[in-house]
Amino acid sequence: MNNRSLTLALAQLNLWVGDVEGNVGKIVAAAHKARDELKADLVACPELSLIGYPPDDLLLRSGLPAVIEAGVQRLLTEVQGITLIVGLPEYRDGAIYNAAWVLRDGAVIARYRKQHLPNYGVFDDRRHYRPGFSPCLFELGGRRIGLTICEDIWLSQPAAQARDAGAELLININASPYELGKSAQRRRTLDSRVAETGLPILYVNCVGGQDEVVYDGDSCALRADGSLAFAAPLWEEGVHAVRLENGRLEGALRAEPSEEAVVYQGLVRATRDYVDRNGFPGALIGLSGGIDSALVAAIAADALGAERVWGVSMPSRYTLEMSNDDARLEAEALGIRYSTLPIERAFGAFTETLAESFAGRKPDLTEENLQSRSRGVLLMALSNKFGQVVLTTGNKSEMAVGYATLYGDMCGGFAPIKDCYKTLVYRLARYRNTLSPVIPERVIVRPPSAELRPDQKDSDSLPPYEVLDPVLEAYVEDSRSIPEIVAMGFDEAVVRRVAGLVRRSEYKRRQAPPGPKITRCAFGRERRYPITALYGDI
Ligand SMILES: Nc1ncnc2c1ncn2[C@@H]1O[C@H](COP(=O)(O)OP(=O)(O)OC[C@H]2O[C@@H]([n+]3cccc(C(=O)O)c3)[C@H](O)[C@@H]2O)[C@@H](O)[C@H]1O
Ligand SMILES: Nc1ncnc2c1ncn2[C@@H]1O[C@H](COP(=O)(O)OP(=O)(O)OP(=O)(O)O)[C@@H](O)[C@H]1O
Ligand SMILES: NC(=O)CC[C@H](N)C(=O)O
Repeated sequence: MNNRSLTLALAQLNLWVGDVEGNVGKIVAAAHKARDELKADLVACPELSLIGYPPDDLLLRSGLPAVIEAGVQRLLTEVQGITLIVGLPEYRDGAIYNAAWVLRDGAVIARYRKQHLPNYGVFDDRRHYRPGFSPCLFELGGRRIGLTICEDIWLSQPAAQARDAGAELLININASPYELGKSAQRRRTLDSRVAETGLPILYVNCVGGQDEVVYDGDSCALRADGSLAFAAPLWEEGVHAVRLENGRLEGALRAEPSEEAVVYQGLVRATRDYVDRNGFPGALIGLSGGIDSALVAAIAADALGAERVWGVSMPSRYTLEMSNDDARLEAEALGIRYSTLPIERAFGAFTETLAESFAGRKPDLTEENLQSRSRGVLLMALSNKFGQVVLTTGNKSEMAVGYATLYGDMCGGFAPIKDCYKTLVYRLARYRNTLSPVIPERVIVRPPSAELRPDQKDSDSLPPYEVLDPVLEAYVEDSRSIPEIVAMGFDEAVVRRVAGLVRRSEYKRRQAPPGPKITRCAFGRERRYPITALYGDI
């Protein structure tokens, strides 16, 4: 490499799917900031930055190509004096490519088409795009830069291809969703590419919530010797400079937060973006005095500001006074609006109306579900009248085994903790209390209960969460068979029961609201199981 130093800016942007005009505005602002404040030679934006990721079938709208074209024209006009890498869908000869274009002073100087189209997990690239097959190189300050897109860096071939074509440095633009352990996984992947090619790599990712995924950013730069030159703060937008001086990359590193802090901030990010971008004035939460609703209320208050959150206590005859007290204490500690709407009369009206139909039948789960549904009706009425979205409080352990009432506590628009196992819910609650005490200690330590009949505990019908959660992880995330999970040391009867519950509750999950993926296999877009299916130990 020659010796002229370069400043390369990574634009870790929070893009809005479909809002090409707004995204172009953000890209222009990032480019101007990079040029004027960071004195950068180049600014790289995330994968498909013009339209956001994933646009899904928006790509099929007949009006979209013209909107993309107008966006590119605006970038060509408004971004001058800096080289810009932007991601966009490229419509050509009846096909769509997931492309990255390099713009400089009013011209498109290079084009790349993503070669490896992920079609697993949450990704569906092959549904829409045709793959490219050529490397893309462009010159900057006397150096040859190789460009690739997201999944391309997870395989050896595109980086090797760019190196073979003469690249001296690689830039990879991404829309890479968060999951637990993803940052370390990315670093291992980038390490491998650096080791294979001997080239430094700049990696730029987006941030923000997008329905069922949330992007953490985690943009970074690795030197040719594999050392980390730059790591962007997680979950925040920013335009970050990486300097190339004497052939060596230099940038700022971040302090690594704890796993709980990363997940919590991610849930906050996801909740804020969902609520704001769908135009809600705020959020409503049924506050039971239990840990799930307490955590969701804290996330909502941190995401939206306390003044936009409304906690509603809806006691029944089975609700302990302690639970009502705790719900109120949580609301006070968070500073959110708090109301009490007892469900006794609504529940009574339902049971009276049903009395004749139910004559001769003993009370059972039906009446328990009616309590949960009475609460759902009240929360949805408040939502209809005042406009706030109802946040559903179910966690992954419950959603996995169907331990939630359809049209009851499952009702709502967004489910912030739906991909968090109950054991993680406890860790997140403890973490949140280290910032300021908002969840009373006894809410964290007392045994969880749905409070739908006297003295009810979750452990009456479910194995302890310390057992349930690892069994679920093996069954749901790793797709392990029942014999394999038993061989891991779990009780066969427990494993069979849990697997049966997971299988039988598929229909419920299909009707559940969306929420952010944080594990390696989230229910919803990522784990697509048939509802109507007959299968056993597999
Ligand atoms: N395959 C299928 N496709 C479509 N719909 C199907 C279906 N199978 C049942 N259904 C329908 O679903 C109904 C059963 O579902 P649902 O009405 O929800 O009721 P269900 O699942 O029977 O009961 C709710 C469960 O959640 C537990 N729970 C409730 C509330 C809170 C908590 C908590 O601690 O957080 C726990 C409760 O203890 C109980 O185990 C059936 O009556 C039927 O109408
Ligand atoms: N008394 C109540 N007042 C308001 N909301 C309630 C009440 N009871 C239940 N809910 C709502 O229904 C959800 C399911 O609650 P439930 O107590 O059945 O089980 P849970 O999974 O242990 O949740 P949590 O830990 O929040 O209590 C709660 O998170 C809450 O949103
Ligand atoms: N958008 C993509 O191509 C992302 C795929 C990639 N494996 C990731 O999760 O980071």
